[in-house]
Amino acid sequence: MTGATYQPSMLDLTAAGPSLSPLAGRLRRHPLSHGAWVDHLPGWVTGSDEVFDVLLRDVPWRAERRTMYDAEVDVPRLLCWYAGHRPLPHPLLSEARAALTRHYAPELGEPFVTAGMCLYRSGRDSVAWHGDTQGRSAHTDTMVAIVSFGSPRPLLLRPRGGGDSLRFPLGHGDLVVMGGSCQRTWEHAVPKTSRPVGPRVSVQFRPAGVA
Ligand SMILES: O=C(O)CCC(=O)C(=O)O
Ligand SMILES: [Fe+2]
Repeated sequence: MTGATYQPSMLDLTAAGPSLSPLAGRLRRHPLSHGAWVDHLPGWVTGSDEVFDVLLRDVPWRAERRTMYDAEVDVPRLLCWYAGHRPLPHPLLSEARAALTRHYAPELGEPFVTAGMCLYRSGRDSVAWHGDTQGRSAHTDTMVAIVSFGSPRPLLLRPRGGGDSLRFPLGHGDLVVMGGSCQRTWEHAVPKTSRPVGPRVSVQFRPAGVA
């Protein structure tokens, strides 16, 4: 190959890989009560198949057990936590984190740092009603940005004091951002379903000290 000049081929052009669309002007904000809000952008990532395949294959997914009233039970999803210094499994995810940090900088005032990942293997996997209230999110406004890959599942939100729940469909390549007081004044869940659904991976970006 010495002396050969590099010529892009058709193959290179079609193998451009996954990409992100712009955020500005395309995110739709849903103001909720008590200073909470949700931003939603379906189809943020294009070419998500490749990212999804890499996530399924390369993330060291772990089953966890949790104590619930005296009994040890399986957490109904697989998990993996990426601290800020740990390389993410696909470069698109690093791009996504940087794009979110740039877009939200004026409002958030700090970068998105960690990436929590969940694998819902089927409709039997779920996350129960909760707020991400470990750390600073227990008492201050913050943001949690979720990028979803694979089979669509709905993210439900309801106010802590009681009230109707909202439903955001999260499909392949979609973005949802929970902001303001959302983690402490509202709860969110991904319910089980008896419908036949394939696997879904959720990637949650959070600022340092928020979980
Ligand atoms: O599946 C999701 O996108 C939500 C996950 C979630 O709420 C969490 O891990 O705190
Ligand atoms: Fe959560």
